[in-house]
Amino acid sequence: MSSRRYAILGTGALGGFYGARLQKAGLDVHFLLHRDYDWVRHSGLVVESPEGNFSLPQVNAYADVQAMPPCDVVVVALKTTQNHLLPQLLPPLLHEHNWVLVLQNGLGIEPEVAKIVGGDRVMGGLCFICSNKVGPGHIRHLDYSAITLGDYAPNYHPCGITERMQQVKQDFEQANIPIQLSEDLLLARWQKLVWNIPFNGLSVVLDATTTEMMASPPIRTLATELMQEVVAGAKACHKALPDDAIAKMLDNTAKMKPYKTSMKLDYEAGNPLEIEAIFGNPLRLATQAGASLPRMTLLYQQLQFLESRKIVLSVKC
Ligand SMILES: NC(=O)C1=CN([C@@H]2O[C@H](COP(=O)(O)OP(=O)(O)OC[C@H]3O[C@@H](n4cnc5c(N)ncnc54)[C@H](OP(=O)(O)O)[C@@H]3O)[C@@H](O)[C@H]2O)C=CC1
Ligand SMILES: CC(C)(CO)C(=O)C(=O)O
Repeated sequence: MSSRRYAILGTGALGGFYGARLQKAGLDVHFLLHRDYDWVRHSGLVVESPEGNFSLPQVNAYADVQAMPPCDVVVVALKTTQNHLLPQLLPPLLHEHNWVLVLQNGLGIEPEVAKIVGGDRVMGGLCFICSNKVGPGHIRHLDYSAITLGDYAPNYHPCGITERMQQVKQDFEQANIPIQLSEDLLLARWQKLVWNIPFNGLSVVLDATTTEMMASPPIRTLATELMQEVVAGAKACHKALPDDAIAKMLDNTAKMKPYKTSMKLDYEAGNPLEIEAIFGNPLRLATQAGASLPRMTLLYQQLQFLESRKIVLSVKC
């Protein structure tokens, strides 16, 4: 049984699910909450899941990081649109030997976290999970749960498999969360983008679930062409994705229960979209490296328009 203590920054669809599963497996978990603090402090967390529903009537809930105890692993599970808060949220949680695990989608996040906490204590995880926060302290896990874990070094220099990766893997596997270890975090991030860029983006622009998109031959073709551009972008950044990356992602999507991506849920809720982490950063990196990515660029421009119109409409209302 692991004695490592976890802090969860962002007790939502992802942080709420993984944090609750870690606590259920016996680990010491401490949850930072925002609007749900009072509810979770009194009522704990409820998780619906095809892997088994469960509730945690009592959890270590906090509204302020200053009240949290020293934790061995600090999990960043905010939306990347909230990462401007990290310079305030992370420093109070740091002590000599702890690590920060970034469980967010996108590219270019770990370098920003490393500027706050130091370049030798950051890890990243790509979560292939379909989960939604459906109410205060209420997580609805729909499908999948695996995490691809990598260690971070400055400029995303590949780290290989490190001891702390093995330790975090041990903890999550104690909670029956499948963990794959990656020797190259940047490659793993590009591989997740093969999914996120087409499906998160098109789910908003087309107002469609993954099932609806996969059932449409022209959209399946467009998604495939977008995936091919992501592969080309990764290649321009000297990251060669596996030949079966596209086929695997299409197969996973075809098998996925009807799902609204996290970006579509944010759009429907009027929340800011993770456009820069998932589209802007990869596009800038790849085009600077000489890649031409017209479909990704078009989708990025459409999302920027929808985001700006949402802001304009909210001001008018
Ligand atoms: N959902 C999914 O299935 C997947 C998500 N991801 C990625 O995981 C990351 C997290 O996404 P997800 O879990 O869906 O997002 P959610 O919005 O469900 O969770 C984020 C949580 O952060 C909380 N939060 C916001 N501001 C603060 C604050 N100042 N202090 C403390 N907590 C705060 C929110 O609380 P409140 O609601 O009160 O504002 C919310 O509960 C994203 O990068 C996403 O792309 C990756 C794979 C799948
Ligand atoms: C690929 C998917 C749908 C699940 O991991 C995701 O990353 C998201 O919803 O943001």
